[in-house]
Amino acid sequence: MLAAVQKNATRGDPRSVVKAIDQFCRQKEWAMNVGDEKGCILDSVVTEVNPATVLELGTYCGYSTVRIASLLPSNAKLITLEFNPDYAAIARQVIAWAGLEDKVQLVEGASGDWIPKMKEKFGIETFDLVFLDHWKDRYLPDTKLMEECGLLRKGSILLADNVICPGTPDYLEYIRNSPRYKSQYFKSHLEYTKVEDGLEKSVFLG
Ligand SMILES: C[C@H](C[C@H]1O[C@@H](n2cnc3c(N)ncnc32)[C@H](O)[C@@H]1O)NC(=O)c1cc(-c2ccc(F)cc2)cc(O)c1O
Ligand SMILES: [Mg+2]
Repeated sequence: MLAAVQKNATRGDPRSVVKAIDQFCRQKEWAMNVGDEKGCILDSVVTEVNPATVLELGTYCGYSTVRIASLLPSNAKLITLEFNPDYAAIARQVIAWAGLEDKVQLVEGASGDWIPKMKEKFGIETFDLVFLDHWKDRYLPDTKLMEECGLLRKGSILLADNVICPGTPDYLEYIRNSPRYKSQYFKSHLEYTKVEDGLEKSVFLG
């Protein structure tokens, strides 16, 4: 995938990096990026929220990191957590090829360990937008952890990938029934396939 980016994408041009990865995943080898179809929904939410602070859980190879960072205002900050060092190493190079290193802080480690340290380590008060795309059984515990750490403010947006496939039933049950959130489901398909999947967008009501 990285070779395809370096061969087919223009340095400093995030859209060409996104296009090169999508082309590779459609023509050569499936990979678990959010993909082009759900990626458009992600883009519209990022544009609507226009966040100053973003947290991404599960960087993988940096595809959604590049999509998000390319839409952020100049002073905005995106912190992305990835605990697999091999994926993190690839993601760093993908983000660099897109020329987005200044907007992105890739942190290697587990979300459960790093969420409690966001304030002290990165001077983050609250996140305007959180993109959940890591282990599907971590969405709920990490959301509760973010609440407990005071990282969500009235109006913070949670956007969760894969709520249908592979599925995050406990997260959906919680977030759709909690009086502290207002949720909306965006029906789509699993990246590069015809299988149903979707994104769940939830506003924290405080
Ligand atoms: C979980 C992965 C994404 C990445 O998340 C990192 N990660 C994990 N837990 C943590 C943590 N606690 N902290 C930090 N990073 C963390 C990991 O190392 C992966 O690189 N994503 C998926 O598994 C995923 C899978 C599918 C999928 C769908 C149908 C199939 F038949 C097969 C696979 C689709 C998707 O769209 C995904 O997103
Ligand atoms: Mg995903």
